[in-house]
Amino acid sequence: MSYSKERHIAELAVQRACILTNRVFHSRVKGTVTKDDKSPVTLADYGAQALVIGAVNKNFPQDNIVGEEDAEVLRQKADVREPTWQYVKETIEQSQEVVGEIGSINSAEEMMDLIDLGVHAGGPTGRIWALDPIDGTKGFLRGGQYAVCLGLIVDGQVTVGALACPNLPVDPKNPDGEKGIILSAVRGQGATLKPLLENICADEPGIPIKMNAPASFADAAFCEGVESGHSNQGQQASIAKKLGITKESVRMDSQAKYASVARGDGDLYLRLPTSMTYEEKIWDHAAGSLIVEEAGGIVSDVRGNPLNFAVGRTLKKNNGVIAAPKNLHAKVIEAVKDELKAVL
Ligand SMILES: Nc1ncnc2c1ncn2[C@@H]1O[C@H](COP(=O)(O)O)[C@@H](OP(=O)(O)O)[C@H]1O
Ligand SMILES: [Mg+2]
Ligand SMILES: [Mg+2]
Ligand SMILES: [Mg+2]
Repeated sequence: MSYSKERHIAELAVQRACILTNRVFHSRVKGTVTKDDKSPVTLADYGAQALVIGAVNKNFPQDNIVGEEDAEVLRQKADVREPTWQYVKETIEQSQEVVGEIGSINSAEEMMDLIDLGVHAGGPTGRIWALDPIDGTKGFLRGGQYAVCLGLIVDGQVTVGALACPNLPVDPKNPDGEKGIILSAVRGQGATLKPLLENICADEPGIPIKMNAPASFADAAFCEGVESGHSNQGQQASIAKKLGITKESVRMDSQAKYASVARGDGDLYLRLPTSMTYEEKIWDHAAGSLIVEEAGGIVSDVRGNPLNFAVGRTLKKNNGVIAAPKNLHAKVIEAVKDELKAVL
């Protein structure tokens, strides 16, 4: 199968969602609510989830969806529901040219029902879309990096991925220039990048991307998260030292790290667990890991095992994530195993 329709719809869906997230980003009121696990969610997360699920459901109504958010707060709190609905409505009005392809939403009720289609349990069979409507919500709130991330898992294997990164520069050599890129991939067909345009129906083909293949760690740069609670930065620094990496790490939120490594603006992504009981979520890794693999890299857990997307909503068979160029991956895993020998 070519999966060209899936890729096209996924690209349009994450692109339209970014119209909404951008608007919320530039507004004062973000409607931040703290979830049970103490993490933040905003009305942009809810709005983006409704828009993306609307697009998936219109085109692939038989498919299952694992989305990060649910509509419980919106059903209870009119002061979150109403502004979310306003943003969703305005975004649809602003993107009439793609409504034929990725659909409309006609009421706040329909918006909440769409959000709640993301409750699937995941698993080893069938077609399952994994959606992170805003990955890096903390980054989004502080004006850092964030991403809208959508992956299609077919019989347990990530097969299609689209990643929209509104705050990454189009040209990494000009970090203060134009911002916003969209990356996508189909397994076996490579990964591409294009600018995230405001005119989302101008469907230009993406440019193929390839990861760097640095000859040695002395030339390599590594990416890690901003949040010290999400990965163990102390151990990451120690591994970098063991490997002979001399460049300072680049810290950024969200799957923008996978995007940066895939496009060659960085070489390694280290995500060492802060606790061996934390289960990474499939929506935090589906799209990004496929894009890195299709750009020529290897993505694994800290033991060097492939990420297993076939066991539910989380990657419960894995701990942490390591993304690296093919020629360096085995050496990184050696250093990681040495660093973590007390817990592995
Ligand atoms: N203890 C933890 N360890 C690893 N990841 C965690 C974590 N707590 C939260 N996260 C995840 O880290 C994601 C952000 O990744 P990063 O730190 O690379 O920016 C969050 O996604 P959301 O922002 O979508 O909730 C959340 O799912
Ligand atoms: Mg979250
Ligand atoms: Mg996330
Ligand atoms: Mg999220």
